[in-house]
Amino acid sequence: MPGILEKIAALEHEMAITQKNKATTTHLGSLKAKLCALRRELLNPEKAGGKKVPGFEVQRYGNSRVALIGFPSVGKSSLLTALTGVESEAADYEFTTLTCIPGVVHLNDAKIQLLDLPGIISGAAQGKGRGRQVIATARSADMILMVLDATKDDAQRQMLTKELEDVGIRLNKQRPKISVNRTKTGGLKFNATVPLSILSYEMCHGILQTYKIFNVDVVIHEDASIDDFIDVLEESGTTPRVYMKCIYVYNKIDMLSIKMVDTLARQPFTQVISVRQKMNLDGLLDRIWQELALVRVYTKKKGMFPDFSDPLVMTPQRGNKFLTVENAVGMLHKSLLEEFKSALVWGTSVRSSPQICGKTHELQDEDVMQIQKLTQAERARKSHGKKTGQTVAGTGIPVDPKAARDKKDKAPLKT
Ligand SMILES: Nc1nc2c(ncn2[C@@H]2O[C@H](COP(=O)(O)OP(=O)(O)OP(=O)(O)O)[C@@H](O)[C@H]2O)c(=O)[nH]1
Ligand SMILES: [K+]
Ligand SMILES: [Mg+2]
Repeated sequence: MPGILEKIAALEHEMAITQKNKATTTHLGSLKAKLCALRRELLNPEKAGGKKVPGFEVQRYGNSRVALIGFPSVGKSSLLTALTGVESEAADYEFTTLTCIPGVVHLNDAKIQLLDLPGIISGAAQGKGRGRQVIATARSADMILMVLDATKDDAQRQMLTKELEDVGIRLNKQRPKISVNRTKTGGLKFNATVPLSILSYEMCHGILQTYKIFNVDVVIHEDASIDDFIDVLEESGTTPRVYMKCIYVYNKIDMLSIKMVDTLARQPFTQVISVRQKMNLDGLLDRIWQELALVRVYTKKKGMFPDFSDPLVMTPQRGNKFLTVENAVGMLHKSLLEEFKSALVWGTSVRSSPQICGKTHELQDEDVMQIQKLTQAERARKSHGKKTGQTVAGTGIPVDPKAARDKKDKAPLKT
């Protein structure tokens, strides 16, 4: 019996020799789905018999996690040391780093955990080297810095991207706009809201058979590819797709001509640096900040200055896309939500500062928030479900006219 790796190789070979035309696309779609199933099996540690390797289980710390991924000796450890001050051994031989080394960058009041990892080589996803552990750590990150050697050719970038794609990591890409809803009966219902150039009823039918999904409503909202469709089907599987920001970091530009550096720097999501010459490290930090798009919310107590040293930091990458007042209050303390009446918000998310906001209000970076709690009587009224007159948007709680008249709360924010 051939092993999983042989089966994968055989499928990849079959796909490579199959001519790509209208008649074969459905067949190719099924092959892709099968390939995906094998990779899933390989990555599932219990089935693949994989063991946890010590030195990789690093505790999450700070507001975001950024992983350094790259081939051996591109300068990952040198970069970690330069940005965080944590000594990670750097040397001119490959595989100097064998475990995961964490460091912390303090960036605009937020703490960013940076992870230095062993170099990965082609075939990492299939378990070569420490590839599988490195990639599992990468999956846990909010962002990837793909560190590349600017003096080498660009095949490294494509190979690494493929390695990451093989384990379900999608770089700088949004989740495909496809909805798939299982039904009890009725077979496949297939609809598209835009013209499709690749996907068709037959093709999706074939792929769904591989997944043993027979009764389902599929609606396609963009001109998606076969891979996009499979990505959505894999969502409920063992390796759901993760959509992550990636910055391509070309290191060692001290070895290149200015013209070559300029060409590299013009690519999207790219930063060029030299750790050795300390070139553009600030530019890289700015870019990390920009791409993480963290939202800092400063809290203040009534009549007091806001606490500018310790903001609540919310991470859009971690799923809570809607950075609402409710999320922010929940981060302070879950029990506060019970007592929550409304929030006074100063900043760019409101028309006039301060504004009385309900739980669903979406906050923006550098907003200031002051929580107004329910009084005993209001809590009692809330639990009895009595509603009278004007309510605070999103809460269903009556606006207290006395509080609204409170001059102190309306006073501009002290700066
Ligand atoms: N010219 C030049 N060399 C650099 C630069 N940054 C790092 N190096 C050198 O590149 C070599 C490898 O650096 P490391 O930091 O060990 O690279 P790594 O990616 O961590 O390597 P592994 O842990 O083995 O995967 C060392 O000899 C560094 O001194 C740079 O900006 N320019
Ligand atoms: K090295
Ligand atoms: Mg290293």
